[in-house]
Amino acid sequence: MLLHVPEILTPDEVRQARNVLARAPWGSGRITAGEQSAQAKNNEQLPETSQETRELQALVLAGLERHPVFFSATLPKQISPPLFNRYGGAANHFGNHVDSAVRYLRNGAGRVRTDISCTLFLSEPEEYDGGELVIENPGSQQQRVKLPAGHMVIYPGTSVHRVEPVTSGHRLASFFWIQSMVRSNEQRQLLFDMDSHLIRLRSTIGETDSAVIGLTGTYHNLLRTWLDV
Ligand SMILES: O=C(O)CCC(=O)C(=O)O
Ligand SMILES: [Fe+2]
Repeated sequence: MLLHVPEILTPDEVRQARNVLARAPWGSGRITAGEQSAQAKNNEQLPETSQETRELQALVLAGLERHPVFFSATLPKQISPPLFNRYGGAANHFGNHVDSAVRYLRNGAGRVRTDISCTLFLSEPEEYDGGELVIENPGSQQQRVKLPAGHMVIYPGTSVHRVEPVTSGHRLASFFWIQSMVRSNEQRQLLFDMDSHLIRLRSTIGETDSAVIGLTGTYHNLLRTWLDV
């Protein structure tokens, strides 16, 4: 499932993040790449442990937590600490790759299986040329994604993807991975569709309609069957 999740951050929060990023200590993006993706990766990144990274992580995680669609779409079990990247100038692209299956958290703090990959855009599309996130889907058309600042795209961790060269300006983003309580993309998609339809039914037919109550029960019973908590 590729999904555009709008307005994770408010315009004010985006401004706040941009102020922090403007004074942050950027370094090579290769530090967190696996062997294959290090060959393909040519961008900049904030060190995982800098004060600025921590400040921005709290902002992003709070945005995810309060978002009405994020939980239903991802059913998160674990979220890897958000990281921050920049493309532009000499470090301006990330060639085709698949993200590593596991992210090891710092200081032996555990592991995250990368079921879902996320990019939260922090630059407006008109601030740079190029820089589309291109996601290849076996058997169907590739998708080219470039979203307003504060908006996020989520896509299966299994996808081959790349970031096209940024030919003018700079592209800032946050990126991270989610281990979902529902490992299968297909099952997670079905659950998200069902929950989205149910939300619409509740607002049209009402919370107390017996079929709405019954279907809500079916949704939770399906969750109980497929969930790994
Ligand atoms: O910058 C992006 O949108 C994606 C970054 C990426 O693919 C990665 O860090 O693995
Ligand atoms: Fe990636």
